[in-house]
Amino acid sequence: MTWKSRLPLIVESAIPLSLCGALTDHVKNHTARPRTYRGVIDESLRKSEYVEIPVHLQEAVISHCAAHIRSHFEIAPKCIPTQPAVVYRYGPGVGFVAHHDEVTDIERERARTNGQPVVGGDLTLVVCLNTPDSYGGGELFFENPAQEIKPSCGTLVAFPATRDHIHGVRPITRGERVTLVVRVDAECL
Ligand SMILES: O=C(O)CCC(=O)C(=O)O
Ligand SMILES: [Fe+2]
Repeated sequence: MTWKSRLPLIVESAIPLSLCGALTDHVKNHTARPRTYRGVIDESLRKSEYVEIPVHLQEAVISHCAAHIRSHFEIAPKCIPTQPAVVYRYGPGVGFVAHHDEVTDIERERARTNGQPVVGGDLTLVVCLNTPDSYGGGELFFENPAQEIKPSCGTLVAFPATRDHIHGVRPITRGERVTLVVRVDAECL
């Protein structure tokens, strides 16, 4: 079994609250922009805004997650410095439909003109930045095997960015859901 067929890794309190706070502060001081799905803004498929995160905060997050990732996936996470981590803010409405995180050619092509970052890489790290009681709905779901999670602030959820790992975000019914998404490459140990 290769590392890419492993189940998602879930680690509570992987990120210290102080780092969650630094990320949240960054977001508060920057204008959020609507996020695309397959290169197009379509709120019936994905309703979230994003803010790009500076590389030093991205590296801090990766260093807190590295040991967990090594032991679960048996690979080392490698920062992709040219590619910004993003914080997503989801308000009430459609969350994010079921999808996979493998970058497609159509997304790459549309990114040449839509001003949006292409978020590629081998492994997706999702870190929850607010508490689950601050929003209704918004569960992160996986399809195979079926799993629905609503993690606490500072929890890491990591999974391979392949077509097999179909996932999405249930519609937010109240409040705001805030997550950080960092993509890393995998280095063999
Ligand atoms: O916000 C989340 O929990 C997941 C986001 C996601 O699936 C993605 O950016 O590809
Ligand atoms: Fe995704």
